Amino acid sequence: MTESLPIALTVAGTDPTGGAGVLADIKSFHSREVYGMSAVTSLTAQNTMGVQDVFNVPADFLKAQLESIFSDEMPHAMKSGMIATEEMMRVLKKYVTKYEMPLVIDPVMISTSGHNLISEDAIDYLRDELLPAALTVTPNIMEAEKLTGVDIENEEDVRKAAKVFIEEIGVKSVIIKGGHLKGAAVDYLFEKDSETSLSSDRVDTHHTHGTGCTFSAVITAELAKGKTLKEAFHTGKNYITKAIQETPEIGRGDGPVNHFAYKGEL
Ligand SMILES: Nc1ncnc2c1ncn2[C@@H]1O[C@H](COP(=O)(O)OP(=O)(O)O)[C@@H](O)[C@H]1O
Ligand SMILES: Cc1ncc(COP(=O)(O)O)c(N)n1
Repeated sequence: MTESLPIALTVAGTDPTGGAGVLADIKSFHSREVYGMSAVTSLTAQNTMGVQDVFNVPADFLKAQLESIFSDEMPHAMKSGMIATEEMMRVLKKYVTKYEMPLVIDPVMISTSGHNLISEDAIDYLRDELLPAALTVTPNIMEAEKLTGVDIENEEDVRKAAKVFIEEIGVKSVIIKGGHLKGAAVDYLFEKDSETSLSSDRVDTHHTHGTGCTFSAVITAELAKGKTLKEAFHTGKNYITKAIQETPEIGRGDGPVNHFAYKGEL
């Protein structure tokens, strides 16, 4: 008999070159020794140079995939990434409110290459209906600005945005990623009564395709193991820092990170 594995589910879009979305999530789960499952929201035709095309899966078919999963085996944690339409978000909401498990929402809006990955009218639904269902939400600076209406240039602004997330939007916690601010790469975890920030030297690279996906997937994997959010945040930060420091130089554009680089305790 083998011991049962923790299971993590990602609900996200695909990137055929494997740097972002579902493939990045599954690689991240796997490298943390967590069994990965996925329900695909959109098929994208993209590579390290940009997004060439997007095909959104019909909402009913997202439902069919989630039904296949939840009628068979319960994941221990789940994350969502690219969810392009309100119809798909409505489907997801039914499952995340029916089944209780840690949910990490990465509110993906625009790819590193600048392509819009969410329809404008889905953003309101995301903010008002989905975010409050999450254990944590992991916006980058631009996504935090869009969701809170706060312009963010420094740490004080990050705090203002976090206050809006927690007091007005009603999220349980938020991790605001500072990858796009100046200076060191600092990420902030705000829970109701505590604030934790983790800093790393900024790596001078443009190979950051899929960093947000990978970071939130590692956090989800750790939550699936029963780790606390603070522990998961620490592992996510250490993992992504190593993964960016040792990028594999794949592709002709802004390349992916290295899912083998981090060797920390499992
Ligand atoms: N150049 C960099 N050097 C070190 N860490 C980085 C760098 N760019 C991003 N990060 C880290 O990668 C993670 C993803 O951050 P960010 O780039 O802000 O999000 P997104 O990929 O969603 O745009 C965060 O932990 C951030 O601190
Ligand atoms: C399917 C999919 N999901 C998410 C992202 C965002 O990732 P990044 O902002 O790191 O390019 C992406 N490019 N593609």
